[in-house]
Amino acid sequence: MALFKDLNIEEPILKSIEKMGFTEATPIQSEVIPVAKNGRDVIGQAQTGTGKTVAFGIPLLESVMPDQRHPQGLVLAPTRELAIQVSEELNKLGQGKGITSLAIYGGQEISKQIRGLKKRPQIIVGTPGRFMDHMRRKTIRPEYMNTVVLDEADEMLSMGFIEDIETILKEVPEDRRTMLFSATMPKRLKNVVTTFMADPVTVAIKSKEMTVENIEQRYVVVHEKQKFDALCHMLDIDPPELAIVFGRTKRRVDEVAESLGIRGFAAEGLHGDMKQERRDAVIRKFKRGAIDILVATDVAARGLDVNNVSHVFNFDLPQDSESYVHRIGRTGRAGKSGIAFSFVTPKERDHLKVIEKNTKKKMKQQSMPTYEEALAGRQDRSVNHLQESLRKGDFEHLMGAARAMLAEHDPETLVAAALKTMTKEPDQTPVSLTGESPVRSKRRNSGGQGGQGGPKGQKSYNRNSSARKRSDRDRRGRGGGGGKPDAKVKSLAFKKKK
Ligand SMILES: Nc1ncnc2c1ncn2[C@@H]1O[C@H](COP(=O)(O)OP(=O)(O)OP(=O)(O)O)[C@@H](O)[C@H]1O
Ligand SMILES: [Mg+2]
Repeated sequence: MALFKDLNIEEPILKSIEKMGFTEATPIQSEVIPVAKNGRDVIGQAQTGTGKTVAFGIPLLESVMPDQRHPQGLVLAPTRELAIQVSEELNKLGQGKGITSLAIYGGQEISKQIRGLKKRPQIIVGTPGRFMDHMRRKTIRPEYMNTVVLDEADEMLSMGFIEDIETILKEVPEDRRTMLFSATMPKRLKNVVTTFMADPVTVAIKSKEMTVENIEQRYVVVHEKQKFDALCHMLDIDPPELAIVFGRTKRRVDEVAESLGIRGFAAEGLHGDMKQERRDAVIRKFKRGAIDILVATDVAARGLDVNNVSHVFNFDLPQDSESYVHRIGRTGRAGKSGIAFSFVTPKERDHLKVIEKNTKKKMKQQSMPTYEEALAGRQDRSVNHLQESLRKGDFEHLMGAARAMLAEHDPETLVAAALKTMTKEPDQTPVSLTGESPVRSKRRNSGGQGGQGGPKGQKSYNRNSSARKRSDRDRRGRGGGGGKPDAKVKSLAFKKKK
């Protein structure tokens, strides 16, 4: 267990780390930081929630000269929310050294970003589409950038982003340092990676399973039409502190969020068709606990770090195993524990097996929750509320009424009646959700870490991930693009350093 103070980190950065309340480095941090000292390219892989942001953030900040007020470092991230979050974390880390970072992402007024750039941040964290926009307008000049980080690297190198990444990297000086980080790094991407990194060092924190140990993983076999009632019952039986419910499509997310609202849960949706201001507002509300359920597409699957997410629900199973790993990784972060439930329709059992095989982790089956269990869950909460009220006191003004009631009824009956009054029965208001068709495994080995590396694997990987995600990305409506996915991967023309 390494302490940050023993890792030979520049003093001002160390001060910021202490201010953030960190003393011990996580394994990926204690391994990457010394390796990165010599300026080599790095591929960093470690499970979700284990501090990869700080692991690349420290070397990145060490390579920035605070008195030179042009952008020297670039972090690219797949979603707007993640760009904002990473930029915030880098601002905290860089405070002691006088380094600022700016998030640049689609959906926010470009004039606002130009104003931000006038303050001369040394680090830019961006989504690829908007970053390219700024490059074209020459509002960001990449010529002094010495470090580029691809956060969620495997996602960034997949079909939806690869062309943009290629375009951006061509503009950044060749003698830059490139760092790639993700919790998943499918072997089949290794070929792609080596085309634009120079002799990278791989730091992979070994673990038996792809998923984090302190996330309990369960699945429930349900028919499509039972999913929503199952979800509501589960929320009653074991109320989450904060929960994320993943749905497959934007329509699905809208419908589930709205239906949860109808049943009295504080839920809101998040997906790529929403206006950016709305997306920002929903995330802010979720982070401060004003809503306790976030219903989202895979736009929230990667990188998002929200404290106290105790439950993740896969309302619809994800298409690939990587997505599963990242989705459930929104809980169980920084050593905390969490629980992930996946809904599996009878036709999807095989797909579940593929996910289990790739993640090397068996999920525990749980029976379909019932109305009675949900009611019992609500009653339990009433008991807790009553006990809480007893602890708090301050009910002297009610003692007279209590005595009068006790004179007429026995205490047991009275408490039971009070609990009944306090317990709202599970809401059964009918809601209507459009059915989703079952997910099927399209490829033979749906992409485990040790998956097949050959061209076939690559081809199918790209096809699947692009079809699923393209619509939810920070892309600027460049239409289908045409061309076969594998052809695109092969046509990469990244320049190798040396
Ligand atoms: N050394 C540390 N000690 C305690 N907490 C830490 C430390 N480093 C990072 N954290 C906290 O752990 C949480 C997870 O970190 P981070 O978001 O960087 O994880 P990650 O590895 O990037 O996960 P993901 O794969 O989901 O993106 C954050 O809240 C972060 O502030
Ligand atoms: Mg991360």
